[in-house]
Amino acid sequence: MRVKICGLTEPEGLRAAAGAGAAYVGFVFFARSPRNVAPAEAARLAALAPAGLCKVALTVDADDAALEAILEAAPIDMLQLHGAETPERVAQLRERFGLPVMKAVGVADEGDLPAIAEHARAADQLLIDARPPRGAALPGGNGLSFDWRLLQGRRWAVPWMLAGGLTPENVAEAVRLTGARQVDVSSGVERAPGIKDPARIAAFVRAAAAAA
Ligand SMILES: O=C(O)c1ccccc1NCC(=O)[C@H](O)[C@H](O)COP(=O)(O)O
Repeated sequence: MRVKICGLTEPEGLRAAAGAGAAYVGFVFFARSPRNVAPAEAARLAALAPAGLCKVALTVDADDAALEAILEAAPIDMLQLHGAETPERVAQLRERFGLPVMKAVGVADEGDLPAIAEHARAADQLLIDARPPRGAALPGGNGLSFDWRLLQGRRWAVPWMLAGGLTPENVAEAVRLTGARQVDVSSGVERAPGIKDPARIAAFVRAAAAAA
């Protein structure tokens, strides 16, 4: 089981994720998010990460200049695209920046599933998240889940990660129903928007590992 703790904004959260055994940490570069960090802040946090911890930059329909600014400032290992990026844009960014790309795909019902397979043709990994309802404050990180049974028995050509409304309390059930081998959490391990709770991070990683 590989766990991603997303939306880190301060050293305590980063150290808690690393100490608990997370495989990935995510930094959000999206101005409207309570988890938004500037590239220089991400660089300071990334410097605290032990070797082997994958540092992910989460962006939303970012242009090349914004991505360049992030990658020049911070030692990022993977891009997470959380907007309406097409498979063609994913392929272009992989080529241009030479980093693995994880494409987020939103799921609310069965009609959303074909997009997962389409993105699997271009991305290195998929993040299968809850599709935010119209008018949601953010494209992700809303603490919303979806019907996990939609993923039952399905396989894709690249590794995938389950996200959306996961918590220490429900992650075991989500893993049982979907067969996920990677899980991502943000608001479910926070004590306030943008501020992670070290005890909840540890409980989440423990529960996910025990469910595998
Ligand atoms: O977390 C944010 O603020 C955010 C902002 C804009 C786009 C995506 C965002 N988060 C995406 C994530 O990777 C979250 O970890 C994922 O959606 C799950 O979030 P949660 O339901 O809060 O665990």
